[in-house]
Amino acid sequence: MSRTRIKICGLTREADVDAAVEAGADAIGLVFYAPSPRAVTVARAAELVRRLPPFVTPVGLFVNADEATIDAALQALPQLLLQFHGDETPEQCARWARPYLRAARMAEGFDLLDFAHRFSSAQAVLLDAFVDGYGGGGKVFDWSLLPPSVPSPVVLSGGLSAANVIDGVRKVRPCAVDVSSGVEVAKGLKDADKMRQFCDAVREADRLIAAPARA
Ligand SMILES: O=C(O)c1ccccc1NCC(=O)[C@H](O)[C@H](O)COP(=O)(O)O
Repeated sequence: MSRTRIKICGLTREADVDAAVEAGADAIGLVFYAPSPRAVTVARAAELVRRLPPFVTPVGLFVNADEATIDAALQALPQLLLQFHGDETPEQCARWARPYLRAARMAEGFDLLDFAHRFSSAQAVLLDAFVDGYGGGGKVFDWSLLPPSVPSPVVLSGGLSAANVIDGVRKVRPCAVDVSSGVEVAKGLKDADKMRQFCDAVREADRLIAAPARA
């Protein structure tokens, strides 16, 4: 089985980008949503992305953005993987004809199977907790709400930290995990130790899955 990929979202500082890469992140998320305390401009995002070595993916997060906003981000940063975190339709997400992640806001009664079918063109469905303000709320959703299988790769997010990510990876078996609040000292300001502990915990989860305890 392949390792669980790691995305660290909501970076705003060069030092945090360097520390995320050093910790072992596979992707960093840049929030292009002005109301967020983690929002960055396209120019700022370009400065941060310049720090990335090859094979670490920058992800651009949008919430109900207009086409011009996404066009501007892609013009400056054509390597962005898109993440749609609002109320975007499948047609809107597919408009750029490029890989994208689609966030599902998990709550009781939410039909994830229907959602995954509607967004079958997504590279993965990102499972986040339903919060006011669309995301990045540091809230864990009830993982038992998940159906036994989902017809798309899933990224687990919502209130993850080094303390709960091993459990989350073992229970949900996502292709990747995504964290923001759980590795912060304040919104938008990451902590190098927390990022390292988080990545180490994901590696530990992978080891435990690969070598289950003998019965
Ligand atoms: O980070 C934000 O402020 C934000 C605003 C609006 C939509 C999404 C947002 N963030 C999403 C993420 O950071 C992650 O994809 C995910 O939700 C994990 O967040 P957290 O629960 O804080 O770990």
